[in-house]
Amino acid sequence: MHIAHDGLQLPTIGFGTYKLKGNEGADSVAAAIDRGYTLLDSAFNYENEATVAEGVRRSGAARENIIYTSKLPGRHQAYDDATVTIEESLYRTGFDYLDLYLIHWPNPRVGKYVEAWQAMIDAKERGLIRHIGVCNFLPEHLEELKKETGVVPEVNQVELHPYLPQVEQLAYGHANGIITEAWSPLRRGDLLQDPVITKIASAHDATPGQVVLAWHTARDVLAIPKAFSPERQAENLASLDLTLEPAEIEAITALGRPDGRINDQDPAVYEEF
Ligand SMILES: NC(=O)C1=CN([C@@H]2O[C@H](COP(=O)(O)OP(=O)(O)OC[C@H]3O[C@@H](n4cnc5c(N)ncnc54)[C@H](OP(=O)(O)O)[C@@H]3O)[C@@H](O)[C@H]2O)C=CC1
Ligand SMILES: O=C(O)C(=O)[C@@H](O)[C@H](O)C(=O)CO
Repeated sequence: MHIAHDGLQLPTIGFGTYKLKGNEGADSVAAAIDRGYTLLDSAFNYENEATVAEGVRRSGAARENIIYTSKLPGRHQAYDDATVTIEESLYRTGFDYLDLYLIHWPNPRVGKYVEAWQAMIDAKERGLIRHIGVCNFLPEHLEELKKETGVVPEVNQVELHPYLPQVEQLAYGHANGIITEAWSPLRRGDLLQDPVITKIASAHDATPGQVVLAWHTARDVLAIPKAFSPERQAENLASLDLTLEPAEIEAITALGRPDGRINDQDPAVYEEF
């Protein structure tokens, strides 16, 4: 479990949904919920907010047991536009409220993330969204939100995996009560052959994916792995049964490299609309 500065409690691990769409996507989301996932990560830009909500309905899970997340795209950060976009996200799901809404990227050169944040604070007041946070915000962007609005995000979702361990960013989150979520926690599968990881997996009779997810959990990071099949969904969830030794955690963290980002998306300069 992860706890934010205001007492928000989120589960240890969540479920990513990027690229899960349509009938198959809804079945995959429903299967994930049946396996035990409760936190679902969607986005306006994934064009699957309705699919993920359909997956919730197909699962038969009680709405109050689900933490449904979506995100505000860069092109809709102006205050009025952000307000309408939050309403649109909500209507796409057919729910009465969304549990968590995040600014998707800061796009600092555009300079509108503070007004987007104010729109989210106000939408929260109206009960449309229950909790608010950001993605890809560097400490300087988070400081700006605090200075301008006095409201600190509950969550910051950033690229984080063994090739990009984000040591300083994670320390900032811990110091400020901001839950750090890891996007692409498995680096989209392309580090699972790394010999450091496969050796640790053999030692524990676990899979490489489980080792990487256990590393996230040990560092108090909320990973949101995406997996289409129920088998992989269960495999990833079972990482919760795996405890790594401190030396193993250190060895995985030491895999970090300056060019570790998947697509060189440095939030200081990268812009996504
Ligand atoms: N805020 C942001 O800017 C961003 C947010 N995100 C969020 O983060 C989520 C997770 O990141 P994502 O980019 O999907 O990448 P992940 O690191 O979660 O990797 C997903 C890939 O790994 C495969 N996979 C899953 N589990 C295993 C396993 N145990 N062994 C081997 N392969 C496995 C999946 O295949 P298969 O599905 O076929 O099983 C898929 O191809 C996204 O779905 C999205 O919700 C992602 C990018 C940016
Ligand atoms: O998946 C997301 O949330 C994104 O922000 C993507 O655009 C991600 O940055 C990506 O897949 C880029 O190739």
